[in-house]
Amino acid sequence: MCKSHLHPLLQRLPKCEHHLHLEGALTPQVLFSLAAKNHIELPKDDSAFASPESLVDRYREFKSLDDFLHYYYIGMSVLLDAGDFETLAWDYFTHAAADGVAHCEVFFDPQAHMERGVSYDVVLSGFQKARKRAESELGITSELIACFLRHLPPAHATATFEHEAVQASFAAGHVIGVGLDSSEKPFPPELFQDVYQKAGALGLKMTAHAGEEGPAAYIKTALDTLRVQRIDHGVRAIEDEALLQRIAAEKILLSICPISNVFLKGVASVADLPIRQFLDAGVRFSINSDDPAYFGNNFILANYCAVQEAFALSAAEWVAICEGSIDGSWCGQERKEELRARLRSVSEEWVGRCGT
Ligand SMILES: Nc1ncnc2[nH]cnc12
Ligand SMILES: [Zn+2]
Repeated sequence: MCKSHLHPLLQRLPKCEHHLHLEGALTPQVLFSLAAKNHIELPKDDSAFASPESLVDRYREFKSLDDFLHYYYIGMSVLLDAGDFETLAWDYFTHAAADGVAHCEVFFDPQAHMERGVSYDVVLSGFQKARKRAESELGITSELIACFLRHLPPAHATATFEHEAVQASFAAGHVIGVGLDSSEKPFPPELFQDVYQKAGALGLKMTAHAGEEGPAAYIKTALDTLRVQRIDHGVRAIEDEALLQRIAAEKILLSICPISNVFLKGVASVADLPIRQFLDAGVRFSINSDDPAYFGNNFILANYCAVQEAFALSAAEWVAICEGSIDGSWCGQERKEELRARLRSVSEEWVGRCGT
């Protein structure tokens, strides 16, 4: 909870979350309980794995994206059966509901599971159960985006994309798009041109992490070479004025993750993010939690609050941010209209009560 007088408004805004890795919602508590259930031995040579509490402490000291990813991939090794994936996703959805998420488009990493012998259908069936339950019990609509791991060879991404079960999930509309994540710096987006060209031909939605640790040039090549419609993070667009103008003009949504950027040492504090410059330049962005279980259990509302503490935005600016995140969502027009109506009603009630 933030100290701002806008906190009740931030809580009530109908939020769209566009940057959330389901595997990043695995809390140390759930990690340890699934490890015990599935008889998975956690690393003995790292004292961080002594207890959930020591793991929480270690997560507070990430030095970089790669340092975090080391723990992220060990963490997901405890996920084995469909029930595990359902538990994980349901845990996220309940936090999201408490924070006022109305619609989310969430990532998962098929290669990281298939590589260790967990079938794509097992992963998907768990997530699908949780998504259906989230819609009926919590009123949260959601979409799935399958990410490719950029630290693995591009041909591996293409082979995964062409896997029968993966293709079937696209055809059925169970997975609506593709993304690109994992270690950024030595792996520029253009390495993955082949798989993105195939995804584009199928009419899938396309996004990619770019400009998190990597340079602004990666954002440009993600747009030009991969032809993505959205950029995940993208905060380093601030280093290239022409690119910033283009992102604004083409209404490219940046899915920014303020607390993640601080935990992974992209910036020293949220106040160092270019939020004010993005607003002034008319850049469309949404505010997201990325891997909340690894970043202090800070879900989306904590990210909204952190931005408010750092930038003291006005109520009108928050409504505009939420409008932009609805417009940049990949749900149908009907759902967008519902979300816009909810936003109007929250905003009118706020203005009626508080004046600004
Ligand atoms: N913030 C992040 N950047 C790149 N890959 C990720 N995988 C999970 N979280 C990620
Ligand atoms: Zn991410």
